Amino acid sequence: MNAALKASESQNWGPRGTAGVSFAASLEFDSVEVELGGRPVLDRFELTLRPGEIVCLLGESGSGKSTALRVAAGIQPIQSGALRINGELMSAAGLTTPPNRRGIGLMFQDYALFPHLSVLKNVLFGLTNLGRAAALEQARAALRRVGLAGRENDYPHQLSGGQQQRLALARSVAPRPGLLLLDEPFSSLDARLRETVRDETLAVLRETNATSLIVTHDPEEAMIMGDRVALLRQGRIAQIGSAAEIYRRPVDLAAARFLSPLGEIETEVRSGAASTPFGAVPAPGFVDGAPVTIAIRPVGGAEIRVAGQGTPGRIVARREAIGVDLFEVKVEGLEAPLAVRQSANAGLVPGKDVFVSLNMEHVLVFGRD
Ligand SMILES: Nc1ncnc2c1ncn2[C@@H]1O[C@H](COP(=O)(O)OP(=O)(O)OP(=O)(O)O)[C@@H](O)[C@H]1O
Repeated sequence: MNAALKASESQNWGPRGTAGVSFAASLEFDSVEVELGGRPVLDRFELTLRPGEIVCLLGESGSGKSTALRVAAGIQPIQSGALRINGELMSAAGLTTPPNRRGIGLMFQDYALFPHLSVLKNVLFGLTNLGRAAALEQARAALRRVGLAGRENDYPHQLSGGQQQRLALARSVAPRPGLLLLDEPFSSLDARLRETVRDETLAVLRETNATSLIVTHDPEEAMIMGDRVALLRQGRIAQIGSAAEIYRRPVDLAAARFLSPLGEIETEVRSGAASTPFGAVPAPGFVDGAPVTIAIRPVGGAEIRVAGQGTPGRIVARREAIGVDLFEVKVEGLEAPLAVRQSANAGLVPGKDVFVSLNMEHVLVFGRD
């Protein structure tokens, strides 16, 4: 897709504030267990969404994110536990209320549009319990909101990828469901388009007020979209909290590594501080001799300067990005070069001797077994 087309994609969403409003539902996973191929995929899974809340399920491939979403949708039966929507039992052992009786909107990665139905008919499909006139009005309002009003009679294959995403969004919100379930809704879009579509989709979700559960493997996407982010690991929630909470205080080193790359130093604690080539790093709460890993985030964790204070080092590599370069700095006492992301600066070139200082706000300390 060329740049002009991309720019036009970002401009032709409908006016903000015009999406129909839903009565937000609560969603509760109560000790849900799912076994697939003889293996537990959801393991006493617990999660509650308050009405109107947007929660992102984040995790490695295979951690069970899509399975959790499919349970909420009524596509995946459960072996034990309970799933409730607005307090009403929807799934339990031997019970799976079908998707069309759950009051939910669904949006999948591949959009699952009906290829043989026009754009308008794709949206009308979910509105069969309204009268013809009301259904048409609601479908057209949803299409206007996503900027597809002029494409009613086209077919999905005549739309660009971004437009197909918008059609899928219109179709899922048009019936004004109390709960929206979105599985990797942006992963088919290229990077630049994804940002605009994500922001517009978030605006639509906020306007509808529907409770939303979004599956993603992209930490940045989860942090931008979620009121809360739930980090899944092997079918259980390893951590849940606001983006700031899980970023600032990841529950363990694995969680921190998932959220951003890290420079890691293995060391020990002495008198409440861990010694590193950069000096002592405060390690409150650790006993003397405790083995710890100091994790330094490339963004904000360390700063390099050509003059001034800090630990001496040498730039061994620089990769130029847009405005922010990625430096690798060799420091005596460190096994691997330290990665630092910092504003581009003509003086910072490979071979240059520099001074490195840490910013403790972006340095984390984790105990090691
Ligand atoms: N029908 C099935 N039979 C056997 N195993 C399955 C089946 N469906 C999923 N699994 C397994 O369950 C685990 C969780 O799958 P799930 O799709 O929920 O993970 P995910 O976190 O959404 O991953 P991804 O991001 O790759 O989609 C995976 O290990 C997968 O191989």
